[in-house]
Amino acid sequence: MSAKPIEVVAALLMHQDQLLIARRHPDRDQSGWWEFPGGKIEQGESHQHALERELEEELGIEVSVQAHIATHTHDYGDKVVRLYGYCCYWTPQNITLTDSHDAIQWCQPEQVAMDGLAPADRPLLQALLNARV
Ligand SMILES: Nc1nc2c([nH]c(=O)n2[C@H]2C[C@H](O)[C@@H](COP(=O)(O)OP(=O)(O)OP(=O)(O)O)O2)c(=O)[nH]1
Repeated sequence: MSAKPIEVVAALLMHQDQLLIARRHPDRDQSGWWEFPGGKIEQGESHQHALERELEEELGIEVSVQAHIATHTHDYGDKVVRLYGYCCYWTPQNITLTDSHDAIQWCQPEQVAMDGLAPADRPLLQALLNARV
């Protein structure tokens, strides 16, 4: 692993035992993968603030950032991503898709298809599943 990792926060947003996943928009890097909504941490920004900002920008929702679930560093070959996953809650609100995602889905965590998830996200889902047993 040579390149400096891109620091990214991701929300494992739970509601009534369902987990939100979102599909990366066709116009973005890594399009078509399902992921946890979030994005790059800006210089000097806290993880909590970055997550709150990204979820507002990408989906138009306010979330409450809770426990850190796991951090995983993944080498995609052309870039290295360090993904910090946090459990988040919300009170249900309208989700507005922007140019970040073209679909969302609520699923039982056990039923999320690992091979459709962005590779960096799979250990985060596994950590969530382990924390629930
Ligand atoms: N948001 C997000 N990005 C992820 C996940 N898993 C994963 O490998 N990534 C990668 C994709 C991108 O290379 C990078 C995050 O970029 P991004 O495009 O979502 O972040 P951003 O919205 O702040 O950036 P930008 O569009 O302004 O460039 O991390 C994930 O679960 N959520």
